[in-house]
Amino acid sequence: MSSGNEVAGTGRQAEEVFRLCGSEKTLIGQGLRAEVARGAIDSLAERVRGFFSDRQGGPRLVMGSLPFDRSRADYLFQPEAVAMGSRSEAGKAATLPDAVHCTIRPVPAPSAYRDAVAACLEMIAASAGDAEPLTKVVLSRSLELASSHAFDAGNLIRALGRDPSVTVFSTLLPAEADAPHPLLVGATPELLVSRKGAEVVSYPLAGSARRYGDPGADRRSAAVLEGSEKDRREHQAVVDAVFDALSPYCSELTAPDGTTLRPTASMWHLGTRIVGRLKDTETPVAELAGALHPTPAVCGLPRERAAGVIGQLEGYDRGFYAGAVGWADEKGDGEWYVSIRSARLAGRHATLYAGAGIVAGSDPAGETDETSAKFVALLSALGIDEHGRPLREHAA
Ligand SMILES: C=C(O[C@@H]1C=C(C(=O)O)C=C[C@H]1O)C(=O)O
Repeated sequence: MSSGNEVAGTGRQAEEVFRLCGSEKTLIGQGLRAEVARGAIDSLAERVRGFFSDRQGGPRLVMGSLPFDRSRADYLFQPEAVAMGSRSEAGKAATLPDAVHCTIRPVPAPSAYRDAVAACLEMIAASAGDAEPLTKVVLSRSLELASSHAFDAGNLIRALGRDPSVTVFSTLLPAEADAPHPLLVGATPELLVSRKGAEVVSYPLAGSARRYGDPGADRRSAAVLEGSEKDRREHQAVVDAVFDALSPYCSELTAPDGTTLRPTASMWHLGTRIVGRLKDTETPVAELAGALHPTPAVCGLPRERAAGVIGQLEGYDRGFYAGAVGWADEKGDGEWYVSIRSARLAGRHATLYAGAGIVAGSDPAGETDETSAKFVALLSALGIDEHGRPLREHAA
């Protein structure tokens, strides 16, 4: 099997092909040097290892994204060059694009999403007596944007970077037919897994509430989330799944701070930072990502059954949304973030995605509102509301 393709004559030598901008550092990939042989997640670690053993030149790391569906092909590449930037630059230069002429089509319509949540709740209830009942399904919906101008990824990245609590990312997606490569751009609060030497970290989130400009309303929203039995249950299912997936690889695995509130600029979340030490430091980050993805934070429980319900009820293809975006180096270190709060940009078209975890006790209208709240980060960085109208602060 070939370990990948040399990318010749694409004119992408100096172009930014990847950016991952966390609180401490920004990793930038410039130019597309070679693509890693594409395949499903089960062979990811082997393909990454093969890539480095077959090729000598270029930076000793690959970057890119994994799709939501474990059986579909990922897209990883080696850049021509790697640069490190700083977060403050990103925030300072923020300018908002002119997105005044933008139409938005919700897919599915919010009413159809509510119906899907109701259907999902019936499936959860009906499975209660099964040997492995369906306990959680994350259902998402999308917004299809058509703008009068091509979407400017650089502007969007800078605007998203104003929220210091998220990791802003941008990565090239595989090219389709004769069209240029689309991009996946987003601002995720959720770490799937990182590995640095023997230390492994995962920071799952589940359980969400909208934030408000009014401090009293904002505090009340957080307090309701912290006190919600439904959200605690939804969160614990994800934490248990992360422990189950990582424990075979780790000699120690703990959640030192327990479950805490994790705010972004627009959302409150319940989060649990999980830290482990590898038994065998030869275990690469790609293998850990393969063991974890997709966690019940973006899929559900049991995993296969929930993925089947998602395919049946969502009615569209998630592609690289709710997958992972990140990098892996030759030593096996790397960082992979859950690719939520994201948009696929292709010229004048963008598709935004947001999902919510459905468990017994979920309310269809409440979950629909939660997805609307999750669109706010991307929409406000684009300067528009959910109907495509310019936000008041940016309107002429
Ligand atoms: C699926 C998304 O978010 C996930 C779902 C959450 C929830 O259901 O509470 C919280 C954080 C994320 O793990 C999304 O933002 O699209």
